[in-house]
Amino acid sequence: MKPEPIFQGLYVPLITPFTDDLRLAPDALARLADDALSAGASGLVALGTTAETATLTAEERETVIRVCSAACRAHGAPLIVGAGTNDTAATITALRELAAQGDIAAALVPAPPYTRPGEAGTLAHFTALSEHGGLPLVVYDIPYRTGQTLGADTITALGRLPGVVGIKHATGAIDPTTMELLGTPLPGFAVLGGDDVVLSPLVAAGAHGGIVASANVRTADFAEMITLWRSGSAAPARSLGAELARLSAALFTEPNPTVIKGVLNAQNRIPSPAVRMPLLAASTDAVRRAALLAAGRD
Ligand SMILES: O=C(O)C1=N[C@H](C(=O)O)C[C@H](O)C1
Repeated sequence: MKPEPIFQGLYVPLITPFTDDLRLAPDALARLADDALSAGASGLVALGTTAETATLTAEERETVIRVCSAACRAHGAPLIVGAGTNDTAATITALRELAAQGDIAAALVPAPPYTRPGEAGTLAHFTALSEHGGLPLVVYDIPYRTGQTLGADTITALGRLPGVVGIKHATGAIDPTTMELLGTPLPGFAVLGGDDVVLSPLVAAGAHGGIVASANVRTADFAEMITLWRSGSAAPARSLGAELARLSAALFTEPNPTVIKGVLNAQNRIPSPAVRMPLLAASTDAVRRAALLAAGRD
């Protein structure tokens, strides 16, 4: 039987800072990584959707992993790395390469995007990754990006695979499948919220923590909100959760991570709000509204 879930608390999927001319800014990334862990994050996620991974070169992806890994090592914190495509064999190769680095705690792997292989195909995909990838897996359930929904029975079957240690639950709702998942916890299987605006009620209902892009800003408050719920302090957790949900809603008014980068740039934490196409920089209005909430003002 698997032990307690190894992933609990807040994991920050870091943005990838660029310069105005769209070059990677590794020093700014190193500062963000250190800030997040110093502010109480349990660990980091490199190369999530929030990192604009689709537009990074192989060399840039290596740099991002190296920078995040150094920060995690310095703080004794786990690093989760985003990986996975709609090609099972290629995903196994990518996982083995990550596993060979020796300091990556797990890979965050979406249900195969775009192909829509069905739930049986998705289970077969993760079974193969679990058997041959060589790295613990966090299943990324995000049907609005992948096109593949997963029911409670499939999630339970995934959670029973020996190499699967958790799920990032980002289905856009707290629905009957969510409640089934949280009502019958699997040993050693972490449920981590991935829909920023509903993170607070999800943790209130029993999730172990979250992987939320909004926590690139107000990291300490997101970490505290999770701790408050998990230690049974409902009243302050509810109030902080409502405040952070307003912030998340503002950060997601335009495609992620454009507003977050705008806010971090306004706070002088990254050199530029620039994003790579097909993303376009966030509007001034969206950034202004979110920046006020990021500073703790409505
Ligand atoms: O990169 C991530 O991890 C996240 N990506 C989601 C998305 O952009 O859809 C949002 C979530 O907060 C974390």
